[in-house]
Amino acid sequence: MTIRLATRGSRLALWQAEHVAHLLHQAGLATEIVPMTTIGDQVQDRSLAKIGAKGVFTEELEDSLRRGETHLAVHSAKDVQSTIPEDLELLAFLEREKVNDVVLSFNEHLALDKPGIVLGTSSTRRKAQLRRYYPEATTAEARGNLQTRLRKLEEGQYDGLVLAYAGVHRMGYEHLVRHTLPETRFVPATGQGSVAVECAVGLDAALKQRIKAALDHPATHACLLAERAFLRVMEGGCSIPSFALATLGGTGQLRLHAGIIGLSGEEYVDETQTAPAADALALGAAVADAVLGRGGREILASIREHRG
Ligand SMILES: NCc1[nH]cc(CCC(=O)O)c1CC(=O)O
Repeated sequence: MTIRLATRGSRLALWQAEHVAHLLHQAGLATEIVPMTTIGDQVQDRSLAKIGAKGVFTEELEDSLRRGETHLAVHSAKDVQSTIPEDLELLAFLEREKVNDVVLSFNEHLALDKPGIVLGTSSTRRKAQLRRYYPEATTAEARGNLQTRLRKLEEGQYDGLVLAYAGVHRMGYEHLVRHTLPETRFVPATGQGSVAVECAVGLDAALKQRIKAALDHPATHACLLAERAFLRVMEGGCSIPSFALATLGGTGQLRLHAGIIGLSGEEYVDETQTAPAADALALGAAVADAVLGRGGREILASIREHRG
């Protein structure tokens, strides 16, 4: 049997699908990659916050799983909505790579604190974090796939471009990285740097087991469970400037640092808690409750109001 892999058609998405295919081949499974277009790929002139819908990068892939046309959907873990439909499940999370956001530029000496600097990003989280930590910088919209954004950088539409290191690395653009933003301040989005593999609940149980054994990285999985549990309580999607980063220590303790930042970068609530990895879901929920209770609820309300 051939495992059919649903993926978006962008170069980054195809890289991720090919990586999954490679791991499955090593486990003796045959694959076929099935690229498709999502709403998120079609609408490039508006920011994701404005499209608003959940699952803009995942829905078409999920529909193909439901119809049985494909067996697995491969996503950037960051793009997967916090609640998965009941007939589908997240089977595996691939080993996460460096989680940081980075700044790319053709200027080797780009200084982030230089007044008037223009940085490309369409992420509400990155915009707010930049306002907080680099108030002299302004931001400009940067939608589209990584190649499109890089072209805009090359054309001089921005001095620097803020991206997830993971995508930059996968596409081979590391030579343009001028700054690695510290993950303590520029805490990444839930799931950043990992690849999520989704299937229908009804997929053959023995096959599921084989696929999971070939693909899943248990430490990453535990971290992502905690981060995603946080996001579920925050009712976010990628349109809300929340952030969450879990790490797993050698003792099996999960540490979750997560929070929310107001659009102006001024209001900011974060929380760090630890718990055994087996309690990942409770940890995510507890951190979210703490954040909401200490002012996060008001920040969320003002973001929603601002959006209208
Ligand atoms: N929302 C777009 C998106 N989804 C996943 C990645 C990069 C890869 C990753 O974070 O795993 C990106 C681009 C970016 O944020 O720079």
